[in-house]
Amino acid sequence: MVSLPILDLNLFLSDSTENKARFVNDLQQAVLKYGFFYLRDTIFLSPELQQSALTHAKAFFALPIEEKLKIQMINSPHFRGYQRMGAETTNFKQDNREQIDYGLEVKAEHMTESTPAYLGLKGPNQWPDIAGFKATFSTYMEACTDIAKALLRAVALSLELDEHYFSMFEHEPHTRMKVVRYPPMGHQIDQPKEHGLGVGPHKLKDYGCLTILLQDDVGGLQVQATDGTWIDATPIPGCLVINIGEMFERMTQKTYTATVHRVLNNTSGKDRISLPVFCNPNVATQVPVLDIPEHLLAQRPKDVQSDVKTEQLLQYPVYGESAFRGLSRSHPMVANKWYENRYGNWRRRTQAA
Ligand SMILES: O=C(O)CCC(=O)C(=O)O
Ligand SMILES: [Fe+2]
Repeated sequence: MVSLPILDLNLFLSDSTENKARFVNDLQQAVLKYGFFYLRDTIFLSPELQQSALTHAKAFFALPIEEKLKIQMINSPHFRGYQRMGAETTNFKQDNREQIDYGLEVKAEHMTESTPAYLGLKGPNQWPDIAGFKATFSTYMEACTDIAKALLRAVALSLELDEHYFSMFEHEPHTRMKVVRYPPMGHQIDQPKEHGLGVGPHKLKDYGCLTILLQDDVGGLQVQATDGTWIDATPIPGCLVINIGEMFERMTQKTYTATVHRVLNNTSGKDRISLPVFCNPNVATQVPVLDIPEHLLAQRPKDVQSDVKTEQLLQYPVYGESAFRGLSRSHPMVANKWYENRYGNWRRRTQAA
């Protein structure tokens, strides 16, 4: 059975030039072939922080629904907060998961009619009344942002760019995360929704640079291989799962592509908890189209069989445009409450819907 490659971040961070080069080469091949890999990290995200994040997530999902709804996403023009089972859609179908969305907190912009809607993504989070919750997930997002910085140095080298090329993405990055619960199939309350999946086949939810995912031991994430078959991203203790976001498709002229993935609701009878962190640049970033060496262009994935059609792709020249459109498709009620779409352009509403 095919499984995704495992990379060890310690090799890249070591003093050995050989180890670093090996990591960069392995990363390049993993990204070209799968767009996904496992990452062993023992520096940025301690096992204690991982455990604490999973424990706090479970504590939140155990709350009564009225408590959870106090922080629901519809309250937030920044698309942050709780979404109950079935509230999020993928490709216009309801997902069978509940979740809270967070982002690194930066000051909200003063929005006027002429401000691009994506600046409205900046702002505060909504936190539940659980001791240590805010501190845990704030630290967690910072730690993943540091992993992304290290990985982007390796990605730059793998594209034969200066190692620090992507440091231009480090100013007020639009890092976002989800705290997710997938119910098992057949649960009395949580019946599977239309497509019968935890989250349907997609890549446009991963519209930025990299996604860094911690999952518990239940499993359910699947990655679509170029021949259209599904590879299980089975949980491996001590490993995160990394995937390349859509922004890289534009930057690399589709040399590094975002791979379609989905989550099955499992039959083990157990909930699955996952914590995907979406590592992105500042919302106002102009996305560069890079010069890619010929030998890499020649290795672009060909004849890809995919459950996601190309017209769904979000690859705008300004990163924030892709992010806003991705979020407004996943959360149409939130978008329509706070923003209006005028001839294809979203603008903040002057009056609440
Ligand atoms: O929960 C997972 O394993 C993956 C979630 C995911 O792909 C997403 O939210 O974009
Ligand atoms: Fe995803």
